[in-house]
Amino acid sequence: MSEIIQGEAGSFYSFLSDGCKLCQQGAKMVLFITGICPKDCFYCPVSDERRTDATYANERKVFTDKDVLEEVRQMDALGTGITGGEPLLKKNLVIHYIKLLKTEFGMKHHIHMYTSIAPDRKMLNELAEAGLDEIRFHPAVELWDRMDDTSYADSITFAKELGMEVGIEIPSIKGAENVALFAEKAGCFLNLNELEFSDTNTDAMKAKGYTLRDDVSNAVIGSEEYAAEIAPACDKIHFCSSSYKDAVQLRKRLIRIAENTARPFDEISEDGTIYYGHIECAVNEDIKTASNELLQMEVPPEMMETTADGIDIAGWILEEIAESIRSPIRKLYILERYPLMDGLIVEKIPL
Ligand SMILES: C[S@@+](CC[C@H](N)C(=O)[O-])C[C@H]1O[C@@H](n2cnc3c(N)ncnc32)[C@H](O)[C@@H]1O
Ligand code: SF4
Repeated sequence: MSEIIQGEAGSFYSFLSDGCKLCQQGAKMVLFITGICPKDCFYCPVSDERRTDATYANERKVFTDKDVLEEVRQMDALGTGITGGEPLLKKNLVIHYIKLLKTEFGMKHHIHMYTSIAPDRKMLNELAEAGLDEIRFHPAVELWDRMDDTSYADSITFAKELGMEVGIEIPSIKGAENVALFAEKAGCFLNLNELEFSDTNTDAMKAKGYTLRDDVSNAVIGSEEYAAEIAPACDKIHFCSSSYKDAVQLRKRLIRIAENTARPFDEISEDGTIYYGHIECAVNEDIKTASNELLQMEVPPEMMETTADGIDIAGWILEEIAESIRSPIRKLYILERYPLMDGLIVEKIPL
């Protein structure tokens, strides 16, 4: 049995796929192909808003290839995770995006994909030829106690023969012990996700007797302990905790985006949000006047930027010169904002 290593925020592993390693750095873009899925997992976390046939790159709804490429560049992604719904309902679109990403960012741009179906050799061959590096199967819970009788064993063998890294990824709940034995026999890795409540699965999860671990997380009581119990059955195992996903991955992705998009005067916080000062001008003509005043005070031009309603400026400079620039038609703030396009303002502190 391989050694189990304790990761951050309750996660643990004896094996991490390349896809997981990049995800842990916050360096994977999430490409959500379609929200449509033929399965009906009681724990399905896909939101009502996403259950349509639309594609998203991270949080951005995409309409063109350019939108997808922009999102990769914005976070300087080193790879992409293809998900859904069931991405293979749109097999041609999946192949199109794999080829696009590999052409644009090189073969080193790592691509993994989740699927709940067991594709045949022909489909796997098309995916491998397009450049798919890693595939993670998610069999329906009803099949977990008879995995040997399903077509997943063949899909796993074919995918391995085609040179892909192959795994199974399921939530950590009762029955997963059978899948751990199957993964071990099939020679693939097993990712167990800590079971989480979401807006769309609450009723079904409560009906099955699952309860929240505490009021600060969405994780279910017992899911983590259960993963620890079955870990010895499988040589290549990874338990991904709910708080790891929220606290670590998301924060690292935000920091990555912030570092890649911050203006010279934006300060990046430990949470990946950005801080800067803002002079809000009630009268449009005052923006020019305020800008001239700042230049006269020898504020370097790269330390400020005019916006639709005023001027963004380094927070520390605005704090220093607040009294000199203050006027009845101006409001001065320090803003904290998510580093995303039109990022949400987290806090607006008046000066
Ligand atoms: C959300 S699915 C998306 C891709 C695809 N629909 C699938 O199911 O494989 C990706 C992974 O999330 C995990 N998952 C699904 N529901 C979950 C839940 N409520 N809590 C934690 N993990 C969950 C499963 O292990 C699944 O492999
Ligand atoms: S396979 Fe994935 S998207 Fe489909 S119902 Fe299950 S969890 Fe939801």
